[in-house]
Amino acid sequence: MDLAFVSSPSRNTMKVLASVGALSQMLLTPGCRGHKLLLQLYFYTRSGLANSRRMASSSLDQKSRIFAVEPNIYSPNPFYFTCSRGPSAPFMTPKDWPMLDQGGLAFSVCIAKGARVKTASLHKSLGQELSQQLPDSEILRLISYSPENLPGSLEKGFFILPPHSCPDAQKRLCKVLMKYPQGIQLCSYSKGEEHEIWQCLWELNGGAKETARSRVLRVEEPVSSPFVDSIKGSAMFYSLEDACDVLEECSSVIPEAKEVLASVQPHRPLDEGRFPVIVIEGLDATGKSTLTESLRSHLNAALLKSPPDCISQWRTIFDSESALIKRAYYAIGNYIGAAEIAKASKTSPVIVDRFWHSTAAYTIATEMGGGIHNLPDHHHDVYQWPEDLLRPDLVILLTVSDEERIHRIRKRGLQETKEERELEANSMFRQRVEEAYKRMENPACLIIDASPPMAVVLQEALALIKKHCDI
Ligand SMILES: Nc1ncnc2c1ncn2[C@@H]1O[C@H](COP(=O)(O)OP(=O)(O)O)[C@@H](O)[C@H]1O
Ligand SMILES: Nc1ccn([C@@H]2O[C@H](COP(=O)(O)OP(=O)(O)O)[C@@H](O)[C@H]2O)c(=O)n1
Repeated sequence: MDLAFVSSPSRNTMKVLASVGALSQMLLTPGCRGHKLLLQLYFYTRSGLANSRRMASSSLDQKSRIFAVEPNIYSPNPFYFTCSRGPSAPFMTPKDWPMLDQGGLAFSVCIAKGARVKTASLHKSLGQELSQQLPDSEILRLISYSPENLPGSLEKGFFILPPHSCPDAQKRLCKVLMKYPQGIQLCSYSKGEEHEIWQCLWELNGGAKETARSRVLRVEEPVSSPFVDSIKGSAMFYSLEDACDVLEECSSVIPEAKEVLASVQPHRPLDEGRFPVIVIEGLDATGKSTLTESLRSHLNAALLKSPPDCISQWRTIFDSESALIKRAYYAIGNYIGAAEIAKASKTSPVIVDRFWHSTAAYTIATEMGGGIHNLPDHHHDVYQWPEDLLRPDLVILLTVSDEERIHRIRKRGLQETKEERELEANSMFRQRVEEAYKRMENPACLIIDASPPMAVVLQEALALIKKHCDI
């Protein structure tokens, strides 16, 4: 008997039951008969009826919401579903979710909208804990929203697919969620007798109790991706002010945020010099450091990088934070770097190793799953340069084949960043980063194939600079 198929126990049944402590003891006994019924009874006992009002409203709200799951091994595109009773929407079947076909269960966990820094941190820590506690399950990103007000109603969460060989996944999942008593919504999904899929909504309030059960309906992919709306509100920053707001909000828990904010140049717009600013972009080990160093000496230029030296000592701290805080750090790093660039451009050409395009391309590629067909369309506003950020005169993107890049990383023998390890393991991610780079606009990247020997790459870069800049 699956958790999802157990009907709610009556109050009389509950009276017969012994203490919660005794129940939990039985729960932890593997192979215990009626284990799942007990699991439910246990949750029921602990949760009580205190929040019945809230339950009713959350289940109503639940029914009108759309859920979107990121692309995965079963589905190359995000898949969308709802539980409202639209007249024409077809039911979902295990054909749509083959993982449920053998009587398996899936789960969705949504985090209610709250203060954005707190919600983002909760999302990150919950994601980490789920991966640790359910190492064999596939944990996918999920968003849920109301179709009438997508940005305002957007909630993030996870879609969890435990393997069939993991019958206690639900118990482990509930154990994790019990630690987060507020603002977490759990649903389970299972196949019904007529090949339909059922969603059960669970009340989590010191325990878990089934509160509503509905058939799952398929929803067509919307024209505008809710995943893009989601990154715009949670990891992409198109103004200094917006990024600073996030670091201000988290500065009471991350003291280094204050240090970063203190490095922001207060006077804007910046007073730029007459010399050109040339940015070199590309994946790790495409030859950026090698080329920027050669350009520096050939052009007698200043060489800068983003994030700039004055804040790079705190990089590892921000790298370990939620996407919201991490990307706010890198976004602000670009603005701090811009002040240094503007100053340096008064006396010489300026070469910059990574700038805004890195921040944007990696964010888009990290937050959007699947193949490059899932990226926002060409000319989408996510690819536009922030209005208030110094605009370089030329951006060169270095590209090399996957094999050559990995060969260079190994030869270099330096420590790879976590993202770079992911790049190696996940060529789809690498393709998304590179494609996002190529879609950037105003300024767009000019591409150089950096596979030939260093001297050839340098000559090509010098030719481009001569053509596009006043040097
Ligand atoms: N054109 C090239 N041909 C062969 N090897 C190169 C070339 N450019 C750079 N390398 C080597 O590849 C490695 C990565 O280059 P690097 O400049 O550090 O890349 P990035 O700064 O993009 O991470 C280094 O060992 C470097 O010597
Ligand atoms: N301006 C920048 C620079 C780096 N970054 C982030 O930093 C990572 C690249 O760092 P890295 O240490 O591999 O860079 P390099 O070693 O290539 O200079 C990217 O994955 C981005 O997430 C950014 O977001 N914005």
